[in-house]
Amino acid sequence: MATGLHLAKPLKPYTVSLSLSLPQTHKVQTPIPQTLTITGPTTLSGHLTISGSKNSTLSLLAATLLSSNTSLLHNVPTNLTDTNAMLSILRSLGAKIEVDVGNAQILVNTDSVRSVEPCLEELKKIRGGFFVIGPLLARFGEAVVGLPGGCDIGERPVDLYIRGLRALGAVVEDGKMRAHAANGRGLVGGTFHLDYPSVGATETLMMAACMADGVTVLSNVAKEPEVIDLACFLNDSGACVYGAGTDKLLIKGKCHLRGSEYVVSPDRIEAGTFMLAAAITRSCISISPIIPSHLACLINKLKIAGCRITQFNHDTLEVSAMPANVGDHMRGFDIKTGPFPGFPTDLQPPTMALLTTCRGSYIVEESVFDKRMGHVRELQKLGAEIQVCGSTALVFGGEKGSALYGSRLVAADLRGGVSLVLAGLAAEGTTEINGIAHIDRGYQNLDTKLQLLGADIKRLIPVTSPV
Ligand SMILES: CC(=O)N[C@H]1[C@@H](OP(=O)(O)OP(=O)(O)OC[C@H]2O[C@@H](n3ccc(=O)[nH]c3=O)[C@H](O)[C@@H]2O)O[C@H](CO)[C@@H](O)[C@@H]1O
Ligand SMILES: C=C(OP(=O)(O)O)C(=O)O
Repeated sequence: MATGLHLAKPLKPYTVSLSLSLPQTHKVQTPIPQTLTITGPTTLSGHLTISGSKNSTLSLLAATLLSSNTSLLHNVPTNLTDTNAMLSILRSLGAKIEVDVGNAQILVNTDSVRSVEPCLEELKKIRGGFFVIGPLLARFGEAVVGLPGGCDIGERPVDLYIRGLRALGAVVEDGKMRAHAANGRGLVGGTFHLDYPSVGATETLMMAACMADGVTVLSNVAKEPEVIDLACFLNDSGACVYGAGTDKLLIKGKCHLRGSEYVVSPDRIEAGTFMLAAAITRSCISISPIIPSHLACLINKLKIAGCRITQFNHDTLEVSAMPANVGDHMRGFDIKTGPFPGFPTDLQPPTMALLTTCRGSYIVEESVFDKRMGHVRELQKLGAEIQVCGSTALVFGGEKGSALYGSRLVAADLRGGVSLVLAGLAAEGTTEINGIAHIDRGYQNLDTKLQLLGADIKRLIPVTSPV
């Protein structure tokens, strides 16, 4: 747990600079390609423990950079490649990190952070790596970062981050961003209206504003639960962030923040994916811990499909899609993704997998990312009837829902990949999914968890000859 306060000495107290392309020398190992095989159709049963949120974890880890103390995070999904990429980014800056896998805890000591240039190779792997620009600028007055990676699901510019940071005193010159604070003392409070409620830009600007001089007002910000998680962690660390969960944030800058101890919220996307797994296999499972309000949109849709959803205590849901509840031929529903509290874009691909098995025709409209339909081609290989027009898909289930048959598939992104796993659970025969490194970015022990629920799913790890 954090002890005492002490202020990091800025490396360059009067200048903030950021380069969007710098050579890096860190070596990164290429993962050995693995395969999942699923034999279906499967019926799932039992109880599943949901891990901590991947997306919250990434921004909370970035936020540890704001202080020069120790932060302790609980309920961390430590077995995700995205978490590990973020830890590599923090280590490349000089942070000391202890991971307790058994207790799902990560201790981060940022006192020894001296570098403001995170490993570019790691940064290129994940979208969340870019978030460090906010705390680095705020604490050290300087950050040198490359453009981030993340799922290939369309244009993912960083213009809102840059324009927002400019509103806090940053200036871009010749591919480098150089900020001169009006009062000569680092970032300054300002006002900024986001044209779109970007989650990452909101989180990055929130972190930057926490240590800017004066008050910052950010409007049209993201209201996602992960934004609230971050604001709670920042406030526990001594920041003054008001309004998280609404569309306006007011942030009073502080000279320094301390470390904090924080429990990461349950992963609503993992929880939603397992609810959809129960639905597509016409099964009954329970999941906990979850925060039901985070999943209200999906719960309402599944109820339309006839699923019986029962809440126990404050954090447990039972999802029953047994034929007794949904009938022999389950009906589906239309979805249009949108910023929270709208239908989560990250649940669009697994929801589409479910809809292929439902009786009738349904519209899936993706309004957050412009190319998040990569899974359609693979679902079609299983026998699903889907037509895509731009960012809208029409799913034709006919009288009984499509009959899916096992096939060889390739996951091209994280949620698209998991949609193939769900479809494989429902398909007749064996489905082989390659490219599962994408799935391992965001689903902790997916195959083991599905095995515990009764699925016939195996991970094939090729034997490599010693070098
Ligand atoms: C690591 C992380 O937390 N990832 C999540 C985060 O991604 P991420 O933070 O990247 O998602 P955003 O909310 O920023 O993106 C939403 C839309 O805004 C656009 N945009 C974004 C920034 C910008 O500067 N300019 C701009 O135009 C994007 O192109 C996209 O069309 O929120 C998404 C939307 O809920 C989720 O799918 C991701 O799982
Ligand atoms: C799109 C996602 O992640 P990222 O933003 O890290 O690419 C996701 O989690 O579905």
